[in-house]
Amino acid sequence: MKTNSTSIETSRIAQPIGSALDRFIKNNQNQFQYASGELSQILRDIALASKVVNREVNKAGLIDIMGAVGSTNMAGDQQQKLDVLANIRFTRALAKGGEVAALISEESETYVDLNNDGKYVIAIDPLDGSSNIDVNVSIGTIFSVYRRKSPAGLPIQEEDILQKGSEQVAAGYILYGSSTMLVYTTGYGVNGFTYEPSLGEYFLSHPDMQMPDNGKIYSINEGLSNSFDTSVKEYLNDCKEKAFTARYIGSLVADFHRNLLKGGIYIYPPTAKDPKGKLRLMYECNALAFVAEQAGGKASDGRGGRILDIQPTGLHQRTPFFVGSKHMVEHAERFA
Ligand SMILES: O=P(O)(O)OC[C@H]1O[C@](O)(COP(=O)(O)O)[C@@H](O)[C@@H]1O
Ligand SMILES: [Mg+2]
Ligand SMILES: [Mg+2]
Repeated sequence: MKTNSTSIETSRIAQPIGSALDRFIKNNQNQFQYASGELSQILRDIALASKVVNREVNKAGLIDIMGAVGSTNMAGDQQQKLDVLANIRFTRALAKGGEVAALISEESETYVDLNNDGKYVIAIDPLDGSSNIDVNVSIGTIFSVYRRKSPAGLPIQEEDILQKGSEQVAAGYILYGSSTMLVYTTGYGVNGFTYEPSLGEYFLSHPDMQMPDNGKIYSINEGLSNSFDTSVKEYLNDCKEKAFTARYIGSLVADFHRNLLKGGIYIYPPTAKDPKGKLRLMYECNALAFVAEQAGGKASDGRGGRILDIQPTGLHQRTPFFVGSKHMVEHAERFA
């Protein structure tokens, strides 16, 4: 298995810009240790469900999917109609394929059994950036793919569900922005695909994405700064002394994507409201940490703890999240 390290240069298969996602998946399938087409099918199913969600996101103002449904999820957040709808779309697509044994979702208290014969476990944030749905600001979907540890056919075990991020075999996100993009890794670098609605297909637009080692953008909700640790406050002062640019969309996927392209750091530190940070390890941080590392960036808890090495103990556990350009994350950690 290719670990989450940089010894992958030799195995990247160059693909011309404009390659259709389907072809790209097929051409790269043999890189994967368990190459039998199942992981490829899972990536296709995620892409398919994202096209349906994209269609609904694009006309959100016209159809009755704005606003809350009146229930709350595990995080105590008001569930938005689009949260629930996206959760249904991805669950259905992944259940139909047959490759997925269980699904962990932000919108479900416990994991959902899909197919006992499935060899994979998926963790998903069906709709990220829910507070931005009704105001037409970029939102996303985040996903992680794991191979189950217990033999297929048996009921799913805890060891299949609570896996470290370093065990991911694939991860990525969909960004529903001015254009819709799918960005993912299978441990062989990061590639980005742009959706062409009139053809109903994703095409390779950002091959072999590399996160700049350094940047001048910091993303953090400064409105909460009164309850930040001194170390975070000092790091922010350092950014301001250097006249860095503050950018915060409030959708993790969108803030992460900008920093992936331009260089920068996104921080969600411990706060009075969320002493362990707000973001969830299993379906937000692990996936973006894998993508960041595969693109040459870094992801930690702000104190030198690698996100991908955290052993999960709960489906909805939170962690402080410092992710972005390698030198910026390392510099932020020095203040801790
Ligand atoms: O409003 P805050 O506290 O800054 O939090 C914003 C963060 O919360 C999130 O919206 C949490 O994700 P969900 O929308 O999936 O719950 C992130 O996308 C975003 O970065
Ligand atoms: Mg989220
Ligand atoms: Mg969400």
